[in-house]
Formats: sequence, C-alpha cells, structure tokens
Amino acid sequence: MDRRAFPRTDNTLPLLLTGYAWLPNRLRRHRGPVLRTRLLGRPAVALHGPDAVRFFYDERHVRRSGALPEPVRSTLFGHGAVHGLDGPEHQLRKAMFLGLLADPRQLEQLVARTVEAWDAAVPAWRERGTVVLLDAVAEVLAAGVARWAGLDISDDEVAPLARDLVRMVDGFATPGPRHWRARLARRRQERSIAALVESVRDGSVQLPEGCAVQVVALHRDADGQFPAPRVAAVEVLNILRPTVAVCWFAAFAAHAMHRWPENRGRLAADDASFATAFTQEVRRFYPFAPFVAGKAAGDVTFAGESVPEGTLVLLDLYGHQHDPALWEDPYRFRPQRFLDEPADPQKLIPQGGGDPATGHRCPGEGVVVGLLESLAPRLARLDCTVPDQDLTISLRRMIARPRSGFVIHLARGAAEE
Ligand code: HEM
Repeated sequence: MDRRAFPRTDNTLPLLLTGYAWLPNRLRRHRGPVLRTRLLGRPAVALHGPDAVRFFYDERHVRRSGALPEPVRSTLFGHGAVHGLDGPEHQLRKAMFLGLLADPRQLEQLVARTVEAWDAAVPAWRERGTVVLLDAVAEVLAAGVARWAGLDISDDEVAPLARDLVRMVDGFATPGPRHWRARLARRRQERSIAALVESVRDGSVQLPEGCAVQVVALHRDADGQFPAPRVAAVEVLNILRPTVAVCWFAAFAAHAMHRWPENRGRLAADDASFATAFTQEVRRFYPFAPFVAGKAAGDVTFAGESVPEGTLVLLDLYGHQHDPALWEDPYRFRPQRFLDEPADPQKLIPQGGGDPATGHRCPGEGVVVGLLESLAPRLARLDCTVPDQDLTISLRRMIARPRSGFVIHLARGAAEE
C-alpha cells in the first residue's frame, strides 16, 4: 500500500463495538509508527508512545479546531469549549482554568467542600442501607464542586445536577438512548447556567468574589469581548462535569479495594503516601479516556511517515498506560510502583500529556488526585459490606464502569472513624 494511502473501510463501527481495546489491538498488530485508518468517513492516523506524545502536543503538528465530532461536542465538551481552541485564543482561555484549578488554596477549598458533603451524605446512606456508590459519590462531588464554584443550590437540587453531569460523560461515545439523554442533559444545564452568567454580567446576581462561576462569567477572550453566555456556561460545565466524573474513579477505587483487600487496610490506616500511590495507580490502571484527538496542522511527518494536512490524529492513552515497554507488569494493580518511583507526568498520561499551560493537557489532574487522596481513605474506613453483584468492567462500554456501579450495604448506626 502507498505509505500515504488510507484504507477505504470505515472503522467507526468496530471502534464503537470494541471500545478501549480497538486502538491498542490494532496498534499491536500493526508494524510501523503510524497506523492509518478511517473514522466517521475521515482519514485518520493513530500514534502511540513517548515520541508520539511529544509530537501530538506540539501545535506545529496537531491542532484542535474542527477535530472533535459533533456528537462529542453536543454531549461531553460543549460547543465553543477550550478543548477545540488553538493558539493565543486557547492560551488565554486555558490560563483562566489554570488560575482556578492550579491554585493550591482553591484546591484545598474544593476538597474541603467535598469532604463536608461526604460527611453529610454518609448518615443518609446508612438510613437507606443500600447504595450504588458511583451514583452516591456523584452527588457528593456535585454538592462539593457546585458550592465551591459559587452556585447557590439547595440539597434537593444536588441529585438532578449530578445526574445530568454524569449523563454528559456516560453518553458521548455511544449511539442510542444514553447518547440522547446526554444531549438533553447538556441542553438543560447550559440553558440554566447561561442565564446565571447573564445575571452575573449585568450585576443582578452577586456571587462570592473570585468563585469559579464569577471568574468564568467575567472572563474576556483575546478580542476583549465576553464569549456568548452559552459558551461561558459550557466552560462552567467544563469544571463541574469532570469533577463529578471523579465518581468513576471512586467506583474503580472501591473495586480495587474489594479485589485486592490489602489496599483497603493501608488506606484505612491513613498512610498519606500510600493514598497518593493508590490514587495514581487507579488513574493508570482503570479505563477512562481511551485516546485524544486533533488534526494535522499541515503536511507533517512523524517518524519518517507523512501525514497530510487535516488528517485526524489520535493519540493512544489507554494503551500507553498498559504498555509493557513503559510499565512493569502493566496489567497488575500495584500502587507500590508509585512508592518506588513517584509518578512521572510525561509517562502517566490518563488525562493527556505535555504541559497543561501550553497545550491541551487536562488542567484538572490536581483536582482528581486531591479528591481521590481524600475520598479513598474515607471509603476504606466505611463500615459496609459488598453484596454479590456484577462487578464486570467491560472494555466495550464507554465510559467503562463496574457494571453494577458498585453496590454497598451499610449497617444502620455504625460509626466510621
Ligand atoms: C475525572 C477525571 C478526568 C479525566 C479522565 C480527564 C481527562 C481529560 C483528558 C483526556 C483531556 C484532554 C487532553 C487533551 O486533549 O490533550 C482533558 C482536558 C480537560 N479537562 Fe480533564 N479529566 C478529568 C478531570 C478533570 C477535572 C476535575 C477538570 C476540572 C475541574 C477537568 C477539566 C478539563 C479541561 C478544562 C480540559 C480541556 C483542556 C484544554 O483543552 O486545554 N478535567 N481531561
């Protein structure tokens, strides 16, 4: 085959059917650094490995504008989001996120708000007796992040908000009812937050100084103008939604404690360095983002192979986290690896690679790590039992999750600490 030729057969259906294994399997079978394929009718290349990470996160090679398909923009990220910006426009919007999320005081307050919500939720869980952890933790996270961000929401409003935010993540990469629920959830939340943005801008609503909603509502783009209220709402949701998505990692953390109970003991004993190592291993081991996508910025060359301008470029994340050339025994859950050697941000890339300040790497890694380090030990100390249930984590399902959502039984009236 001509080195620049792309196969005619479209791979969107195999991707949807195979899920996380699609790209790593194809890359394993493929010889050479650039796998050529076709997705949504467009020519695409898939790249893997540390050199590919460096290549992908260089704007001279890969840009984001126009790369994300409409179904992903209408569910997961929103139209006009930072994810699809390039150059100075991206830098300015990204600095707004980092100003909020990389500030240690903000992070401390977000974690404190979430722990408060956890402590308030546990007695209610005890009253109910049986709880689906993924959903219950989503509500804890929604209460924590919404109040930290400056949203004035009542206790009754927390569950519907959590449900909508979970739906946006759960339905982005699937056809059928989950996808339509995700679109509706996004529309509903964007409408209500856009109205709040307008009220903040015209001064009819006053929010606590410096809170996330105020910062985003009053942020101006490179042209000195406010983005449309709907776009500001998209960016508020780009803080709320992924923070609530940490509930997936909480369910995975519970899965790891159940499957390998020695972890539970060390977490319950409040060993802070172990909590960090466990958190990083949960992020490495369990499936979340399968890959990231951009578009070739021009006619570019990777490892001697040409990639024409506009080609869809995929960077393998899930496969990277399980590559035996990078990780010893990659399919073994072993927090100890991060005690032996602290996490190297260029090697551990479940939330993207490169530098968050200059590229598209996730600005929320500190939030994910901070929240899990605090919640995992609380989960380990929770006096509960795990009934028989289906804990299968199917790699075909995007986003993957323990099928049952991780059900626990709590004894009435027991104390945690
Ligand atoms: C729940 C776990 C999370 C996962 C698995 C995750 C994963 C990712 C990934 C894969 C990217 C794309 C990187 C790229 O395009 O190169 C990303 C970007 C982003 N994430 Fe996260 N993330 C998580 C949590 C968070 C949190 C907690 C926040 C904020 C509070 C956040 C905010 C963002 C934003 C704003 C971007 C866009 C960055 C840009 O385009 O420059 N994420 N995330």
